[in-house]
Amino acid sequence: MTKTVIIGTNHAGLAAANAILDNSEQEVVMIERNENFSYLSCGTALWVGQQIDSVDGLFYTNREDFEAKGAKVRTQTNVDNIDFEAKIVYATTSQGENVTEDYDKLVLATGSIPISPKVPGRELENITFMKHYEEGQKIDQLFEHKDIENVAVIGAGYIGVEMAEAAKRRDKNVLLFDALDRSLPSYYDAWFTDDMDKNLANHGIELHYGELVKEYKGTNKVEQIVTEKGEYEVDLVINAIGFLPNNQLAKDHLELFTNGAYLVDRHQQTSDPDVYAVGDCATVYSNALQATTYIALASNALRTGMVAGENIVGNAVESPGVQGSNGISIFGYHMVSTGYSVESAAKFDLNVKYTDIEDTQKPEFMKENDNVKLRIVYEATSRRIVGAQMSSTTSDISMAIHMFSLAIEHQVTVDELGKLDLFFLPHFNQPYNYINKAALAAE
Ligand SMILES: Cc1cc2nc3c(=O)[nH]c(=O)nc-3n(C[C@H](O)[C@H](O)[C@H](O)COP(=O)(O)OP(=O)(O)OC[C@H]3O[C@@H](n4cnc5c(N)ncnc54)[C@H](O)[C@@H]3O)c2cc1C
Ligand SMILES: NC(=O)C1=CN([C@@H]2O[C@H](COP(=O)(O)OP(=O)(O)OC[C@H]3O[C@@H](n4cnc5c(N)ncnc54)[C@H](O)[C@@H]3O)[C@@H](O)[C@H]2O)C=CC1
Repeated sequence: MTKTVIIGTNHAGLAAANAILDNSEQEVVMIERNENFSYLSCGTALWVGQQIDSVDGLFYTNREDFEAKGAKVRTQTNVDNIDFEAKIVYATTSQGENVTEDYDKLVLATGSIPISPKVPGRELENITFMKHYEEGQKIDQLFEHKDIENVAVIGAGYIGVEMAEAAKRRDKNVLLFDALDRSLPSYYDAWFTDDMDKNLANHGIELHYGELVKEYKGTNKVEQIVTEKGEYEVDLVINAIGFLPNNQLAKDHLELFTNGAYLVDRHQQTSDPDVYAVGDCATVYSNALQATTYIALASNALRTGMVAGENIVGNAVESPGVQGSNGISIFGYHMVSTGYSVESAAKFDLNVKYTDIEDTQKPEFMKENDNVKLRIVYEATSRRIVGAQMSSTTSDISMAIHMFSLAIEHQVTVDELGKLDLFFLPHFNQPYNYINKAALAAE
């Protein structure tokens, strides 16, 4: 019987385990260095910002669920080394016991590691990342302290903006830094982030964009941060300047992508046919780019885990690829995007055009109504859609971005959306939907 060892049991590893256990009688061993698994870090800001009552709901499964399906689960066990020739995994438990597991198939689901700004003073206390549950706990506890008044968040990407909101909701003075000149620069064009930045500033968050941190100062705990533009008193620093794939175990054995992620095909198979890689440690196939790339998202982790698991049990399933669809909701202002923005498309040498619309969600006669902004990004020559961004105070826009995700996957052109059948009911939208209108206006 095939024996699969899965290293890392967060979203990607769990999805792979489920796919194998639900579709076969195969032997599965799951190895995880943490005590808990399935932590939805996506809910951290809601938890520490006290928008939800408890952290408990952020764990969606536990070891017993997998043991009940027949898996052997080893938590608090760190994999130190893999012998890819002999097909043996070497690990150490938190008690210092050495354990080995042989395998027929191996799934690497070791995720990602937050990038550390390489500046002096980074070892001081009260400087943290926000990735694991334990870091969320630490931040939550520090927010309770009255003497933690000034919180600096470094990086105005997804984690940074969400944590800035959470800190503000806990009545802290919040300073948000980014090397670039606006928030969320990887996901949205300035037409959208200008509104988000106004939203953040209106809620009292101090924005320090285009400002690189040069040093953290303090005796034991961090007390100041120094940038090229000034020096600021801080009691807590949250670093959120992006992730790198965690490739420690197999970087010398497997083919890697430019950023170090394990290079996989559309079966999630690496350059070693018995080794699969899933989630944040692996590449994905981008339908917008029509090429392999790297996008760290829980949604990608789940899907890539499923694909690997199904292939291991013998169903030759191909990944449909991804669009990197994502969303953010800050102080009631929602933004969603899929594929590439105009600015990010340029970085990947995609020659694009775009069409914009700003409209109300529903007909003007409706009493409750919201403004909606939409940008559709399409390839200049083929006119296939390669991205869309939307923002509004209504969360109703989220379903529209799913449609754009499908459109990108299936290479729909912008012109095909002009007369697309989108239903009309005043409670939801206008007789001629803003998606149709934007598409018809495309040059
Ligand atoms: C604060 C925050 C908010 C986020 N919000 C969203 C969101 O809203 N939407 C979204 O789609 N994504 C979000 N993400 C990204 C998402 O959490 C990641 O893409 C996702 O966790 C990737 O899952 P993974 O299983 O591939 O890797 P990880 O979650 O990184 O898990 C890897 C696991 O491998 C284990 N491991 C690593 N090395 C070893 C070893 N040598 N031995 C044993 N175990 C090992 C680790 O302990 C870990 O449990 C967020 C991330 C953060 C930090
Ligand atoms: N809602 C969602 O879908 C969420 C997704 N995630 C995912 O988790 C991953 C990690 O998130 P983030 O860490 O927020 O990464 P990110 O890539 O979203 O943002 C990093 C930010 O840091 C900035 N930066 C880089 N180096 C810097 C430096 N030296 N000094 C100051 N700023 C610097 C960048 O300009 C960028 O704005 C991402 O892949 C993200 O998509 C995280 C949270 C929520």
